[in-house]
Amino acid sequence: MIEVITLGESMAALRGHGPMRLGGELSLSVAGAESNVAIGLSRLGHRVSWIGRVGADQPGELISRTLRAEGVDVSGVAVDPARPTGLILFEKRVADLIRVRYYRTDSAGSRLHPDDLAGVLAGGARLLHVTGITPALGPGPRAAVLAAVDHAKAQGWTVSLDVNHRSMLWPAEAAAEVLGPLARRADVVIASPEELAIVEPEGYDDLARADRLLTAGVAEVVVKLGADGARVHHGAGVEQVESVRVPVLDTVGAGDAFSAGYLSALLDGEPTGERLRRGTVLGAFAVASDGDWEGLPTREELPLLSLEPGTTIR
Ligand SMILES: Nc1ncnc2c1ncn2[C@@H]1O[C@H](COP(=O)(O)OP(=O)(O)O)[C@@H](O)[C@H]1O
Ligand SMILES: O=C(O)C(=O)C[C@H](O)[C@H](O)COP(=O)(O)O
Repeated sequence: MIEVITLGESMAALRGHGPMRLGGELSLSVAGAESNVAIGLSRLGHRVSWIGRVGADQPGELISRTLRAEGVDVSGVAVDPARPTGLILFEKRVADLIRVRYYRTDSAGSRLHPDDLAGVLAGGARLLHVTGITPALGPGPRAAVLAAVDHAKAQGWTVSLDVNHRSMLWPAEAAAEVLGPLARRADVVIASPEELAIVEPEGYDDLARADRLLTAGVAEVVVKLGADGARVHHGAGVEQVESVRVPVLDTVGAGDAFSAGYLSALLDGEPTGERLRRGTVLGAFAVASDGDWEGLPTREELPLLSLEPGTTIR
């Protein structure tokens, strides 16, 4: 039985090293916030379904094949013959500074429609995970997210929202109008401090903003703090954990990895402190390896980062 349903757009991902205008080699993979989370959860043994549209092209095949290979249910993936699969370029300008460009306007993924959800939603789940990227893609994806949340709430599933504001897709004011009300319907809201101010502009600091969301009915407000770790605000107070010290190779994907770790521990019935810890462990795996999701751990690999740096296992 599926535990987690998520929906969004995944793209063919091209990664280069150094300034892209100089040419050189690119590596081809897959990226998309929700499919990154789906892969992270699947590697930890959870049954996850990803819903989205891909084009009738080789990048679309790559997305379906990659997710299937990672054990993610793709029965809700639709092939749209009229539109291409979107593309994302990652330019590693210097070691820890990455520039992202999207080529996703009018892509197949941006044509997601509420009707695409019916089959997978009917199968049931425990948790629906959505992000603030999908509503920015167009009216169809926005309606799909709202319909999925309506369904999840009616069924009593847990709803998590990663605010994931992408300023290249929409300005903060436009995002706030849609994501503010959406956040108030979620059980778990995951955000950076800047994103928290988008969904709750009224408070004067993180604590005040989180309190307003808790009063509105959110159970857990999780604030990601990059290399400083993460914090959760809930009815019983505030907890914070440090990040796991690792050499930084590629910071993109840390937030999605964190979400996967946090939600995995939530699904396991672990308390909030352990949810934070598993989130930071996955975030550390993500920053210490190339790619959005390639370096994420299996459940057996979770303790690996507590070994001495430089350890060889033989
Ligand atoms: N340099 C780092 N070293 C170790 N862990 C990190 C580092 N950067 C991020 N993380 C982990 O990943 C989590 C998410 O990263 P963050 O940068 O806050 O999210 P986002 O990628 O969405 O901006 C952090 O809470 C932290 O646990
Ligand atoms: O789908 C999009 O629009 C994306 O931007 C895909 C990104 O590669 C991931 O969402 C990584 O994001 P972080 O985990 O916050 O670093």
